[in-house]
Amino acid sequence: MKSIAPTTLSPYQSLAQDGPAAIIVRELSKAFNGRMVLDRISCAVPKGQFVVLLGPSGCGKSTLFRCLTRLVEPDTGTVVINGTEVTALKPSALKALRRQVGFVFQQFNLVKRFSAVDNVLAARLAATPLWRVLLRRFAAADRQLALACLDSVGLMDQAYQRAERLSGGQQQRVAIARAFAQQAELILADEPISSLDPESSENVLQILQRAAREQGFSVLCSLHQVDLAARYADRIIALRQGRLFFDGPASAFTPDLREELYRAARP
Ligand SMILES: Nc1ncnc2c1ncn2[C@@H]1O[C@H](COP(=O)(O)OP(=O)(O)OP(=O)(O)O)[C@@H](O)[C@H]1O
Repeated sequence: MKSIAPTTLSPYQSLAQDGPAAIIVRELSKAFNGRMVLDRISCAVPKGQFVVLLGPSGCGKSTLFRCLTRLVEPDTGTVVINGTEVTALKPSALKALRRQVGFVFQQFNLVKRFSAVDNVLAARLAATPLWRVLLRRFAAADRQLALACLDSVGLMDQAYQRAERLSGGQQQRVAIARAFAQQAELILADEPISSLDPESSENVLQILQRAAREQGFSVLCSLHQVDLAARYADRIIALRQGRLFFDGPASAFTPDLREELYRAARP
């Protein structure tokens, strides 16, 4: 597949050779207080790939993430997730779509007093009758699924440990297991390793990479660590000053492009 040079952006052509897309973003723009933060972004995440979103601080990565599921409303442009035009959805349909996306955040967002397995079971809330939730009596199949998801992130032995007693890396793995338990096809991970030590960071990226390569998830993950992105990503999308700078296979993101991406951001 041909990579897309920063000056000749044409993500759709490249995707046409790449199979179906989990996310297609077309001409998406967002301004805050009259200042353009995302400027006509067009990019895509092919199904079953681990795609990393890179770019200097303030380039618009989090805003793009939020626009994908309209946690922030884009001003113009469209987002299509697994064939559904998100930007055209009414509120109830939008809620349903968000339930089909596994979110992984920098801050883990776990209930600290709950065990790891109960945190993973939270992913099943939408599919569980209220009385079962109130009594914390989840169906046996859900409990088995939650344990299997913890097993897949290497945390079976910590299943009944309270979240607050787990290390940061383990907590993030519980959050990923929760996304797996949602049985969503798409995982959006916004800076999932920013508060982790190097070993835990690699561990989390290995799990996300495996989720895409072996378990059929499509993963979009924003990172600050360009070296890790180059090592783990199938594909890289890079933003600079609110514009699309690169969208192509990780192997085509050359040292020169890395240098250029971050050059403008340095004093
Ligand atoms: N709700 C908001 N209101 C006003 N400005 C905002 C808002 N959210 C983000 N911005 C601005 O938009 C720009 C892009 O922010 P964003 O958080 O998307 O960048 P980022 O690439 O994720 O940065 P970082 O890597 O530091 O997290 C920044 O200048 C930020 O101050």
